[in-house]
Amino acid sequence: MSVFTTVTPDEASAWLSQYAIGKLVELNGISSGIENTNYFLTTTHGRYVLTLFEKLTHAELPYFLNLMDHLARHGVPCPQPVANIADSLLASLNGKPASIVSCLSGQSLETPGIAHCAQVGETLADIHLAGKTFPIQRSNPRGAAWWKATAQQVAPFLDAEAARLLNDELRFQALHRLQDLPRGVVHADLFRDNVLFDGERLGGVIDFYFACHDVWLYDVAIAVNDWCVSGDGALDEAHMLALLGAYHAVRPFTPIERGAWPVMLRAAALRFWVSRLHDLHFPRPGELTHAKDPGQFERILRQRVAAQSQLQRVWV
Ligand SMILES: Nc1ncnc2c1ncn2[C@@H]1O[C@H](COP(=O)(O)OP(=O)(O)OP(=O)(O)O)[C@@H](O)[C@H]1O
Ligand SMILES: N[C@@H](CCO)C(=O)O
Repeated sequence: MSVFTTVTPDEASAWLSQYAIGKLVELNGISSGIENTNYFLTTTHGRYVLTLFEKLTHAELPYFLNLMDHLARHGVPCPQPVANIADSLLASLNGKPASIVSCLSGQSLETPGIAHCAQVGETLADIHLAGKTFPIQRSNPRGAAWWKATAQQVAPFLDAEAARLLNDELRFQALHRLQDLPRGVVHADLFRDNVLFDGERLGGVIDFYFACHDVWLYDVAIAVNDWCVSGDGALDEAHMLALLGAYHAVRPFTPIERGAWPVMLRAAALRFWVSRLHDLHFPRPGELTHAKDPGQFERILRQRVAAQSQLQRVWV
């Protein structure tokens, strides 16, 4: 249940006087999501999502809200933050930083098809291109330095085989830091639960709270590792080619990106294996136990290591 901070209809009504979006009609808590408190908020002007941020601070949030504002202005289907009458995208409600964003249509998919993967690839390329003029840069808090430090914390919980895989991959990635790859704004968490589909049409991308400035191809690899896999973590080639092909049609991959593809898939698998291990073994105090299975990304990493040379050949 992801209403960590309760907002009553009376509190929401009073708070809405800071906005020019009409009067409260309905307020419904959203049960999915594990980071923030989210409500569907219906007013006399329309339907919105109200978020109370449980961990991100007033200092951190302008990056994300301004980024969504920037992308939405460029036509990317993502939540459009609503400014209040003081012209701020960020306010406070019940002691938490809070914002209102537009409500997108659709539901997330568990088993996407080829056409869905293509739309994800196209939209990810749109995000990368539209992000080129975003003036703020945020370094990746889950980058290589974080993997290394966090791997040391989680290693004692691993059996010998998994510990060896983790060590080997950290060493491999350290030897393959590809500084010349094109970079810019990345979503950095474009999993299936962060894309809404309205029937067959992509309704929007949500949850930009890991967004940062990093390698674009890494962002593509994160998406492929979640959208284009079968149960054992192996890549579904048709899904992958659909995603890559649609991305490439909007922002063509460079030769150096083609060469870096297998390394990026491994890096993206390592990042989520480590973060899931960390969330499992070091839950934050008071956190609900929603830890996702680290084993899935251990399997994905093993698959990508085994398929390294074959992946070099699979390309759009
Ligand atoms: N702008 C939006 N439009 C429509 N639905 C939204 C929007 N934002 C969030 N939702 C709905 O709320 C749910 C929870 O949102 P979200 O995934 O951002 O949760 P969270 O707790 O903030 O993050 P996390 O995914 O990390 O748990 C989504 O699955 C989606 O159904
Ligand atoms: N998408 C991440 C969760 C953090 O948003 C995962 O599946 O591990």
